[in-house]
Amino acid sequence: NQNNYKYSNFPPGPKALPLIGNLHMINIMNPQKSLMEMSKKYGSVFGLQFGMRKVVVLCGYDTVKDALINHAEEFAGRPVTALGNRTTEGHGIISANGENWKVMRRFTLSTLRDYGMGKKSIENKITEECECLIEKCKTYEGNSAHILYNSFPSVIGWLPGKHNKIFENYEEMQNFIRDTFTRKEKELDINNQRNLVDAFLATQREGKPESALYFHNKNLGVLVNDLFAAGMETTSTTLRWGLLLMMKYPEIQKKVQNEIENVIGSAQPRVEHRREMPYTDAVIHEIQRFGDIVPANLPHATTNNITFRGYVIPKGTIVFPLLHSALKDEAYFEKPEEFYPEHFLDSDGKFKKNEAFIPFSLGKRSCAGENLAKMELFLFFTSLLQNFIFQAPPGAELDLTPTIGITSAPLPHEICAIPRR
Ligand code: HEM
Repeated sequence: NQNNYKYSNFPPGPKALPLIGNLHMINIMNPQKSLMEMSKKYGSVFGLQFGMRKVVVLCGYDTVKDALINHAEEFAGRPVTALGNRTTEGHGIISANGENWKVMRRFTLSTLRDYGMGKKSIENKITEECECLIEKCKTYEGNSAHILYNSFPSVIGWLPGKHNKIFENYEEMQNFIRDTFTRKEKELDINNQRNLVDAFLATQREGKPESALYFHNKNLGVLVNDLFAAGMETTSTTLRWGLLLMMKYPEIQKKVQNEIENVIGSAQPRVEHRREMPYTDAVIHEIQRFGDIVPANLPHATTNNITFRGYVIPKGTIVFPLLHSALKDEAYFEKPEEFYPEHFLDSDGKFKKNEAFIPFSLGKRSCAGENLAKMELFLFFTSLLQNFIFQAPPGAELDLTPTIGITSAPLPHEICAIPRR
């Protein structure tokens, strides 16, 4: 049978049940843990079945890097899913493939560079926004419905329930984006572009063949939605981890504050201060490593039939290059389960890089907002700690258990922010 032939020499894995595959073997409260345990048994490249779909999981920094760097093109796809077909329809950047993805990614990277970097004003904007952002971005509940929908679209699509709310929310967000951002054509001044939407509309008006093919309003709507989705919750969740960890480890907080005092004093924090602040830099890296906020990574898909580490993976297979397995890789980090800023410091207290630090993933699909995110994290974190001492309310328990979802957030905690000046 053709299917058996296609999957001969597929990466090994646990036996799949009819219909549900291996879904029952994933502990929904801690999916990373289930996957890491499977990798102990089946190796760093193993196969699973989610419902009717074959999935490959990549574990450990070496394997993740081998795939995303040495086989970059073959692992650079995104799965075509039933959910995606009804929402983004392959537009935008995050879930796009092929030429549309390439054009949108190129546009996004160059525009973020032009507007995000090298302009003083963005630093002031970031500092202004910091307080509101933390307040507003609370995590969503119930994140596992999409796995079920993508595994059994034909059945679940007919049932009423939470998954239908996803489509309503998506529609509402698209309407909001259209009304707020993309209906700005009248205000557009080609010679005085204010932001990414203006840059998109300007390219649309160039009238080149590419403009009509890719720079249409549907792509703009989904792209803006993608940037919201990818940029807001990630940065705020990382900062929430940061505050929780500073409350948990007051002596580390104090050391950061001493460095802020020595280097910045009461001036406005600037990105250029970072070079002189190895301890703070190490603490922010460790917050991202420990917080491990996109543990399973976003799903990738193979763009061709490939042979990887002796296994055959057919085109279109879903692949999870687990970031969790790199950020907690004991071959690269001395105390993977602990919050230990010394992971990023040498014996002289200088900042020390670690190549397995890949919270933004690697390769052609890696985070398009990495530089912006790093700038935001540094400025938010230092201005908050410059202004406040963060403490748990008396008697409160600080629990470092993460919540479950595509992003892994800290549990809600009450925070006492005591002004320092
Ligand atoms: C702490 C903050 C952030 C973290 C940890 C983070 C992490 C990630 C990760 C893990 C991916 C998936 C990479 C892959 O599939 O291999 C991703 C993709 C992406 N991120 Fe971020 N991100 C952050 C902030 C941002 C910001 C601020 C923006 C933009 C404004 C952004 C834009 C994107 C986009 C557009 C993609 C999709 C790239 C593609 O499919 O080609 N991210 N990010």
